[in-house]
Amino acid sequence: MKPDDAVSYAQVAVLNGPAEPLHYRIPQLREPTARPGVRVLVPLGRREALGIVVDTTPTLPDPSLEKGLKDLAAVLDERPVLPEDLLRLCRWMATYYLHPLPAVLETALPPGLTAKPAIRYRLTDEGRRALLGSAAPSAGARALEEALAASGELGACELRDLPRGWKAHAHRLEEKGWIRKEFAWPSTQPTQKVIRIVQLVREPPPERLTRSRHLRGFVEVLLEAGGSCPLARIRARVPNVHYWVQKLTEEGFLRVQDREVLRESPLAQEMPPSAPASLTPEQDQVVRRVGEVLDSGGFHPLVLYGVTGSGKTEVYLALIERVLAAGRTALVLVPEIALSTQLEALFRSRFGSGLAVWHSGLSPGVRDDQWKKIVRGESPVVLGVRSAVFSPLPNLGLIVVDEEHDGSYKQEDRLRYHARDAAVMRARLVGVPVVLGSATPSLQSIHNWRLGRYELLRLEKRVEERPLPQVAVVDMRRHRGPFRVLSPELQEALRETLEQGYQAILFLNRRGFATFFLCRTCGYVLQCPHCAVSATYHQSSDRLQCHYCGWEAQIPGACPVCGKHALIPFGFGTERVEEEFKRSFPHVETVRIDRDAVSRPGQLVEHLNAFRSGKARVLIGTQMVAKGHDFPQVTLVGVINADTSLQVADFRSGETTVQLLLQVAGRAGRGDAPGRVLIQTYNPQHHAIQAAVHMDYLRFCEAELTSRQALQYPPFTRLARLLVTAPDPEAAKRVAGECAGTAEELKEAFAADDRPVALMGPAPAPIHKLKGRYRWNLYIKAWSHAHLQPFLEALMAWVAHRKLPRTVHVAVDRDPMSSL
Ligand SMILES: Nc1ncnc2c1ncn2[C@@H]1O[C@H](COP(=O)(O)OP(=O)(O)OP(=O)(O)O)[C@@H](O)[C@H]1O
Ligand SMILES: [Zn+2]
Repeated sequence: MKPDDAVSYAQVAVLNGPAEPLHYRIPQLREPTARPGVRVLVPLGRREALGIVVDTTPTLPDPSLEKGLKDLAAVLDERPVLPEDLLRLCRWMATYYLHPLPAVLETALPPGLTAKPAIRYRLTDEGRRALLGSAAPSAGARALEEALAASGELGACELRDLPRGWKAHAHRLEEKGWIRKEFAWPSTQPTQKVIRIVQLVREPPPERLTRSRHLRGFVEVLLEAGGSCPLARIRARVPNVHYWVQKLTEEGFLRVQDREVLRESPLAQEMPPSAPASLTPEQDQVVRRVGEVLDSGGFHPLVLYGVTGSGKTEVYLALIERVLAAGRTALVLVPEIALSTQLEALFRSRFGSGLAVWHSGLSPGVRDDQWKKIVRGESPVVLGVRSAVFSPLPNLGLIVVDEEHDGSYKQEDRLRYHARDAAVMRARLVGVPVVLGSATPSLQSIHNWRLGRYELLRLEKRVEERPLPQVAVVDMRRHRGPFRVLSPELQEALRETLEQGYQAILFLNRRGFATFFLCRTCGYVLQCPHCAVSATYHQSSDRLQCHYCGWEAQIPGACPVCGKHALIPFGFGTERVEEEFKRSFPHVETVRIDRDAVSRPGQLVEHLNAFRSGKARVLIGTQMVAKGHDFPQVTLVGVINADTSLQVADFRSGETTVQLLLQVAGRAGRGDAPGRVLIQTYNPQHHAIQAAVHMDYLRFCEAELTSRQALQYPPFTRLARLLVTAPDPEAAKRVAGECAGTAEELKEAFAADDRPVALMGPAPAPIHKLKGRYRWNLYIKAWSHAHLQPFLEALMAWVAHRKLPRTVHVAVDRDPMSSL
């Protein structure tokens, strides 16, 4: 029976169900208890759905709910898959990002845990005896018993389409302990791996051992292994092993146990353990300070502002050691899978199997198992990308967000959350410190520091007195033709670097060969038919590709508009950079890292290793190579076109440009030889470019914050974007207009209440068509969260009430990072 008789009702967030949790009665069953965070099956209409218990209560909040209340159909977990602090985080996210709680929970859980299992029934021994000759009370009950009987000695049966009454009967049988429910997961659920361990309980008497050579062999293997080992190991040396296992078990000499083997990241190999570096005085000071914060306990946000190559990673590792020594766990977020794979080896060498990793490159099965490992407390350290913020670490002691400024932390579809902000909120909910590390902290974090909300810690020097690289600008307005890709200055620098035996990185934040195809006669630019963007030409496949939806096609022979044979490629991406480089340096081995060149994580590791080992001398890549990487032999970084991110019409384009440039520049000179950086640009005087040249990030931040304040942009205001999309352009426009009308009325009401809110738009989004849907933006600005939250809630309540056509979507993008 239930251990806690007071709990009788469960509030369940039903996956793919309504946005609000539903109430269910907790039946008195011999099965796992329904408590917050466990998965359940619930009746919903005529189907059975998977849900997560978000709360349990002894009474209903409103007694009138009792009528029509249904029972939970089954409780699926012995212990919560979502611990309490994560549930609270998910609730906060549902509110803050105005997203249905079930959808938030689905984002938080690994794919395998949100699949719905089928229920099977298995007769117990007692049930088998008792059911013989029983008089079933109804047709349904009879059918049930017949089906059970037909399921055979070991079989379990899945029941469907039985006459009415069978369910109630199954209930009764279950309460009596005559049948047991089992769950069969869909076949997509990767099968679990189990190894059989045999353990010697006591040694068989010596005279028996001398009698049988096989038995002796059997026992010897076990003794060599210290008393227990996997059965497979004995099987390799002793014939007829099953006979011995059965016999010895029966006689009480042996115990057999099945142990579940959790699947690991493909990179998880035994790494030779590595000792921590002895910290530099600066690092030591930071570790001490955070140590004090850890000791005094409680929520405490810190910004670790350390220049590139200052050894922030070593600081994180030292802090994690402290946290582990105190018996607690640590979560480390990185923005990209490329970084996670680089750090994985280092982390593994420090924490061994105590490390769990989390990123999209892992198969669903591995992710399920990493999750289990974390939930069970077997992995006190988690390293992962964005969604690792949901790692169910028990007893969390510290959160680290590396490269906290990075835009990849923001998810740009469905639940549009920012993992750094979610991490800060989680630290707050749990009451632990959070360290936001970066060589270029976000303006928001700098702002929070200036307001005294965050503590700032600095690492101003690179380790081992290494100098920061020298940065110079190449004014591309002077160059024509092929020099537009690799200027003579950059070619010369490459030549010098390679002659000296060092390595170089060429960075361009665009993949493909040509960024667009233009008709020289009529000016038409070939576009993706589903998105309002130009199609990129990829030479390797000799095809056009849309970088937004994946559409691909052959290049038409003639212009689809004027029919002339005058289509020519324009603009360039990494593929073209590689080709130009090969033209000038035909014998130098290169490796390219972008989403085309590395489609699987294994490839990414191969390419990174090819460069790290020195086999490849030049690395050409997109932002995947820009941050975090530590290649000591790189002394030259060439930025092919610094202007790509300046051209984006967004108030953050200056900030992101400086960050990107300083980050990629920071890859140079991390070893014994000093580094240098050449930035090719058509805007040499732009303040963002100048800030990168002078490596003066804080001064840039001061200037940028002053201008943001003047223009009343974030972080001085709170911004949200309402994104209306529909396959029909008119419908998108109309609904955007209606939303704006309602927002206008709300704004009046809020103003009367002294809660000012400003509206901008509606306007077609910069990419006004994406994946076949037309898009409109409406921006909402407020001067405080306390004003913006109720405004958005009221607006979305209106949207929900309005019952839009199914094809029209209205999404809220809170703290938008992209205006596209
Ligand atoms: N105390 C130390 N003694 C010697 N070497 C160190 C020490 N700390 C770090 N290093 C080395 O310095 C290099 C740079 O460190 P790391 O990659 O952590 O820099 P970072 O601050 O994360 O830079 P970025 O912001 O560019 O990622 C690494 O090769 C690391 O092994
Ligand atoms: Zn497209």
